[in-house]
Amino acid sequence: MLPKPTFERLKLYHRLLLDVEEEYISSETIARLLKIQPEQVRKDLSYLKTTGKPKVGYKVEELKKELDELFGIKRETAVVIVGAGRLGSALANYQGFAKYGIEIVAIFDKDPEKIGQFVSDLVVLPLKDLKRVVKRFNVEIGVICVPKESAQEVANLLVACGIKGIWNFAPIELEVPEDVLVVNEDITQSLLTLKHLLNRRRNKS
Ligand SMILES: NC(=O)c1ccc[n+]([C@@H]2O[C@H](COP(=O)([O-])OP(=O)(O)OC[C@H]3O[C@@H](n4cnc5c(N)ncnc54)[C@H](O)[C@@H]3O)[C@@H](O)[C@H]2O)c1
Repeated sequence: MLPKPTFERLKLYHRLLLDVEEEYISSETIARLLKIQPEQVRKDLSYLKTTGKPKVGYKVEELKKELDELFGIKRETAVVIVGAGRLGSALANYQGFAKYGIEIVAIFDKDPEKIGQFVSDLVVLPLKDLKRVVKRFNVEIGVICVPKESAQEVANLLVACGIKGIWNFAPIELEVPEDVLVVNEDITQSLLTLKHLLNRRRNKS
């Protein structure tokens, strides 16, 4: 079992490797680019099967392949978004998910004015189509981009349609059955952390 901090850093290495075109990369280079210690990089990578060559480093393709497998990236994961407002539309327009094997297959809304409109290359669908789409595309993840007052109702609907993973942007704790995983995304909290750290630094100087 990988320690959680190692798992988190492996995600950073994976993201970094997406942009590397050289055949080999050393632990020193990874460490320098991510501003961590080379020993830490070597320790993290020692959990993998890929081994580095002295003075040359790790074969980038091998490392990428192993990390792809670790994160299940080669397996396409179908995702639906519920809520075609500002945030839902921004996520649907983001092209960066594809390289992680994530495909947004549909976006839903309850507003009749939005249904039938295009968001990126997806037509906004009514909620009555959710079950059919989840089944047809074998959708695993639902993204909640509705106001917090509607989020639980939408979560219930996603669960009833067979969704096992929810990425929740609404600022509310959702109640879901045990076999459903929820990851809450709170952008404001991250910004508050940054604000707090800046304040602390200011107060010290
Ligand atoms: N906009 C941001 O940058 C941002 C950042 C962090 C978190 N959030 C959170 O994300 C959520 C969405 O924010 P937004 O700014 O995109 O809101 P928005 O008002 O622009 O869009 C919400 C959409 O949800 C739809 N909707 C409402 N109830 C629904 C239901 N029961 N079923 C289906 N669709 C429904 C609305 O018709 C609307 O299109 C909110 O909970 C908000 O707090 C937003």
